[in-house]
Formats: sequence, C-alpha cells, structure tokens
Amino acid sequence: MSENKESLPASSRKSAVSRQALSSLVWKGNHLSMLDQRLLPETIVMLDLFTTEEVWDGIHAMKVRGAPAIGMAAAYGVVLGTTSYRGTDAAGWLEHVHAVCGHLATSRPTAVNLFWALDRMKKRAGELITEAEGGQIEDWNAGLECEAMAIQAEDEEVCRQIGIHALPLFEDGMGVLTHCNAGGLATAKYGTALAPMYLAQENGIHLKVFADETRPVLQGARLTAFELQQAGIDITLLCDNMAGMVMAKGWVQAVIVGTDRVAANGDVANKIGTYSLAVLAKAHGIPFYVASPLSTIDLKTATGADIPIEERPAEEVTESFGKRTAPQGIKVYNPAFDVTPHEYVTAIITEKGIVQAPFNENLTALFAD
Ligand SMILES: CSC[C@@H](O)[C@@H](O)C(=O)COP(=O)(O)O
Repeated sequence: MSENKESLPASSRKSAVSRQALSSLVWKGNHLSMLDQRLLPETIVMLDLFTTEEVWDGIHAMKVRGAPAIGMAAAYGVVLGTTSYRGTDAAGWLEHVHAVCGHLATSRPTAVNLFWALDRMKKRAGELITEAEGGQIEDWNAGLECEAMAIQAEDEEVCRQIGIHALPLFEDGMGVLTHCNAGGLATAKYGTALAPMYLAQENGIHLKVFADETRPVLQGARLTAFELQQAGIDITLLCDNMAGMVMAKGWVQAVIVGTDRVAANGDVANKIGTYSLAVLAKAHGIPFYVASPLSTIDLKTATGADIPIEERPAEEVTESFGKRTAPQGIKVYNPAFDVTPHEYVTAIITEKGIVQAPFNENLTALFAD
C-alpha cells in the first residue's frame, strides 16, 4: 500500500479542494485509490491499495465508510483478489472468487450493501464462466472488473434519482437536519440523504442544513460539514444533544438520514443516534425521512431485531478527541448503529420513488417490477 498525501495547512487546504467533490474510491486499472476518510477534514490522503487484504482493512478500519461506498470498495477488493489466482480451470477460479468474497464479507457486519455487492460479484462470476465456456481466466477477471465499475457508475445515478424523488418534499428556506454522513463521501456521488440538498442547490432551492456531529466517530462534523461547506450549501454544525432544542425552536422542518440496512418491515438501521432523532422528530411533529437505495433494502431480514449491530472499540468513546476523556478502565458500550422502528419513519426515499407504510407490502412491491 502506498500513500498519496495532500496534507495541507488549514488555511491553504480550502483553495486546494475548493468546490471539488472528493471521490472516496477511484479505480486505477490495477489498484484502488481510496480516500482515507479518517483524516478528513484536516488531511487529504489517497491510499493506493493493491490487495484484497488492504481493501478488507480499509473497510474494517473505516478508511472507507458509508454503506454504498463499503459495497463498492468490496467489489474492487474482489477484482484485486482475482489476480492472485494461479490455476487455469473455471471451477477453481469460481471457488477462489467465492473465497475472496467470503473473506471480504467479514470486514463489517451491518451495512447490507457489502453483502449485496459481494453477492452480485459472485453471481457475475458464475455467469461469466457459463457465457464464455472455454474462455481465459483473464477474460473472466476483466468481466468482474467491469461489474465492479458498473456498481460504482450505477450508484451515482441511483443517488441522483433519490435526490430527484426527494426534492418535492423540500421547500425554499426549509431547515433540514441530518445525522452521520450519507453524502458524496459515502457513495459514488451526491449521497443518499444529502442528494436532495445537492439537487436543491442545482435547482436554486435554498435549504438550511443542520448536521449532528455524530459521536463518537464524528462523521457529521468531519465529513458532512466538510462536504456541504465545500459545496457552498448553508450548513450549521450541532452537537448530537442539541437536536431537541433546535427542533423546539422551530428551526427544523424535516429530518433526513441515510441507512445501512432496511428490514422488510421498514425498520431502519443507521448510525447510532438516529433512533433518538426519530423519537425527537415525532415528538415535535417533524417528518422523519430515510433515503435508501434498493441495494440497502434487505427483504431477507424480517425486522430490525434481526440486523447485526456492530460494536466498536472502547477507545472511540474514550479517546476520540485525540486525548483521553474518561477514566482508565471504565466500562464502555459502543454500538456503531441503532434501529429505528418503522413506526417512526414517515417515508423511505428510494431511486424508484417514495415508499410509505405499510412498509412490508410496499417494499416488497418495489422489487416486484
Ligand atoms: C449513504 S451512507 C448511509 C449510512 O451508511 C450512514 O448513515 C452510516 O451510518 C455510516 O456509518 P459508518 O459507520 O460511518 O460506515
């Protein structure tokens, strides 16, 4: 792995990246260039990853994060893994692809896009060897490379469609609150929850966006505040515990968040703190929207109770501000996600349109076409 570092002093950094959307993942033909999101907004580092193991670590350590971006990274991780296959027969190659996918699937548990992308790569691998019987390993590898690139290209269009469908929900001057980062950094472009904000800007609609800082990893402060500020969108940063007061003041007319997995009944797993926001939104009569591509909807998972919730190291809570902020030896509970029951969800905004209750029926219908 090598680093391509653009570490700039705070004063000059802005001009270097000004209004330029950063890409989290850039495929370079023989390696994956991955933006190290842990270092934002202070430092811009692109990591050059040449192996599946490096991609696994990139996902696990949250160098890349956000459900769609995790899926895209994993797909490229499969492509990098194919180059290490030394055999010549199709069955061995397919077995190798499945093993690589199996390994990448252990990198993080909650975002279903990871498993969705790996399933898609396995399916394509199977198709490639049947389509091109007697073909060469290089052709099948190239076929998987095309599939990974297609996943990334499609994600950009999917996010744009989410933004287009969401746009009628937002009016000029509205206050919109979001949590974590479901923006361009978490996807190929536009984001899911942030897509309406970019589309609103394109259409001359002015939204006042509030971003929760999102303890403990601070995706809201480090990433959402950064990318919306760079885009010239009106953005105000809040500590997570300020959301209730801001709602009570009447400054928020809609909450919109992304998601890591939507269960068949409409329960939504997203960054820890989302559930509290949904309850607050209901108490203040504010609509609570979830922006979700179809790749994040998991009909095989019946309810939110069945979604695996990742627990992360205690140090994220006790040392996340660069110094220790809690006593040594303290017990810590650090779930990375929570589940918002579907009763709190006003609507789920997908690339195919807006879905409302009854979610079981209406989400299933989305996949029927
Ligand atoms: C479009 S991204 C939606 C979600 O993935 C996002 O809100 C989120 O919870 C990300 O969690 P993270 O732990 O940063 O990967």
